Amino acid sequence: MIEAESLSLRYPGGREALGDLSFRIDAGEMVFITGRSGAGKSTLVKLIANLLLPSRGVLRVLDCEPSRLARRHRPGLRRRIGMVFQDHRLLPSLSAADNVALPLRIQGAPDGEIERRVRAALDLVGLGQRARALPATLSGGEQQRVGIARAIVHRPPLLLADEPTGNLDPQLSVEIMALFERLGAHGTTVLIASHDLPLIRQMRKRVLVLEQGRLQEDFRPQAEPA
Ligand SMILES: Nc1ncnc2c1ncn2[C@@H]1O[C@H](COP(=O)(O)OP(=O)(O)OP(=O)(O)O)[C@@H](O)[C@H]1O
Repeated sequence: MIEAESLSLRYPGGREALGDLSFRIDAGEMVFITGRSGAGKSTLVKLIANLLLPSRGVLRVLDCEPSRLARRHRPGLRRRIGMVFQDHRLLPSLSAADNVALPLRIQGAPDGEIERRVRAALDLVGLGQRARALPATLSGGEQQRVGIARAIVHRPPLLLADEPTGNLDPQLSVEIMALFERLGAHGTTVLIASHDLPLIRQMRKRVLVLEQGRLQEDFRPQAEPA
């Protein structure tokens, strides 16, 4: 699903933000990327999202190698990746349902299918009753859930989230994580960049720890003793 071999990224004029990362993530895994501020978490997410290209090394995402992909095929790969951001980036003049519908409209899906899928995505995040609400009338957590519904409405096999609970209280953060876990159970590969260590520990999933752009640890929590 995702394979990195000696992956490195240097920003133009900057120092190396990621160096020599090698790891593999299988389909259906839920994995956290953590590390201190500046460790390279967002950079890794952007590489996997195909928003940046590696300076060295190899990255394969969904059986494609973005750096070898012709420019015209890049949007096709991006469409197979759902993205959730900390600041959810909803369009303020559109209702929750219309925000969620955007990826399907861009794909040119028929109206009936859009309506059905948008309803299913909003139900999944527990916002079926707020479909007509404008973002400004929703709480921060509800807006974040609309952002998640928008990221999954076109059923991407890969979901990337960059600090998705950064602005949420602990209870809501746990609920959002439970939602990601449910998506994982349906076969979506979920990759979450987060510095919220207590929350990550609680989830008991695989964790990639970055330190100054290097992969310092790659561990899975042990099963609870019987
Ligand atoms: N557009 C850019 N141009 C130059 N350097 C950058 C750019 N974006 C990030 N960097 C540098 O790359 C390194 C990694 O940044 P990145 O944003 O990936 O870290 P992070 O772990 O996500 O940090 P945070 O938790 O603070 O968001 C940092 O040293 C940062 O200053």
